[in-house]
Amino acid sequence: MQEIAVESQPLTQLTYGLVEVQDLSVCFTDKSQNINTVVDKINFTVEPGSFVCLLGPSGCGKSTVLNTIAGFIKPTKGKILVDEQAVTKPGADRGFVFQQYSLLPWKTVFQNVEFGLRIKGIAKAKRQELVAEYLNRVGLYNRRDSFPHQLSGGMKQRASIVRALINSPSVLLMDEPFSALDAQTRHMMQELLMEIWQDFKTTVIFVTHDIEEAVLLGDRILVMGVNPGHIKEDIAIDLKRPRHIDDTLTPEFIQISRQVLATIREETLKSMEC
Ligand SMILES: Nc1ncnc2c1ncn2[C@@H]1O[C@H](COP(=O)(O)OP(=O)(O)OP(=O)(O)O)[C@@H](O)[C@H]1O
Repeated sequence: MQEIAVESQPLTQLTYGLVEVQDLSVCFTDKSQNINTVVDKINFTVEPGSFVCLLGPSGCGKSTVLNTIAGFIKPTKGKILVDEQAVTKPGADRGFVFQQYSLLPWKTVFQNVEFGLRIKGIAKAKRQELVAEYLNRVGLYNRRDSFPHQLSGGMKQRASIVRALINSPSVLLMDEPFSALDAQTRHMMQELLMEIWQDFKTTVIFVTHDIEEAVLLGDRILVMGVNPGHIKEDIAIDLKRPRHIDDTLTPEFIQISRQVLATIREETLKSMEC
C-alpha cells in the first residue's frame, strides 16, 4: 500500500459539519408490495459543532433518519446535505457508532482504531503516533493489544468512538451507543463523550430514547412523533456547559426533562395504540 505523510492533526481541530435534512421521506415496500412510509417530510439543520439528540418512542424512525444521513438508506423523497454536498452513499466525512459495537473482532484495539488511517494510506509512524494519542485520550492505551472480546462494554464503546473520530469526520452519528451498558458505565461514557466533544467540536447527531441522556448531552433535542415519523418539537437545551451527571439532580434539569416528557408521552401512547 502506498504510504503518504500527513501533517500532525491536533486533537482540537475544528471540522466543519453542517448537516441539512430537507423534506426527507423514507418508505419501505414489504413482500406484498405494500408501501410503508416510515418518516415523512422531515426538515432540520444541524449547525457545525453542535450536539443534537433525536429522541422519540420506539419505531418512530430515529435510526432510519440517522442511517439516511449516514448514506446507508436512500431517501424516497428529499435530500441530505453534509457541508453542502448531497449524501448519496456512506463516506469518511460521517463517522458512525452503533449500539452494537462496531469493532472488527479479529483485530486488536490498536488495529481497529488504526484501520481508517491505513485505508487512507497514512504512513506507519504517523499512524502509530495518532492511534497512541487517541487511545490515551480515552484511557485505552494500556489495552491496545487486547481483542474486542477481552474488553468490557464501556471499553468497546470507547474504542468505537475513537475509531470513528480518528478519521476526522465532519459529523459523528451515534445510534443509542450506550443503551447496552449498565447505568454506572453509561454515566461515565456520557461524561467522557461530552469532554471529547468539547475538545473536538465535531457535530454530533445522537439517537436515544432516554430523556435524561438527551437533556444531559444535547444542545437541542428533536422530539420525533409517530405515524409516520416526523419532527414534533425542536427543544433548545440552554443548560450551561460543561455539564456533569450531578446536574441531572438540579431543578433546571428536572424542569426541562418534564417538558420533554410531556411532549414525548403523547407520542409514546400513540405508538402503543398501533
Ligand atoms: N429496512 C427496513 N425495511 C422495512 N422496514 C424497516 C426497515 N428499517 C426500519 N423499518 C421500519 O421502520 C420503522 C422505524 O424503524 P427505526 O428503527 O428507524 O425506528 P426507531 O425510532 O429507531 O426505533 P427504536 O427506538 O426501537 O430503535 C419500524 O417500523 C421499522 O420496522
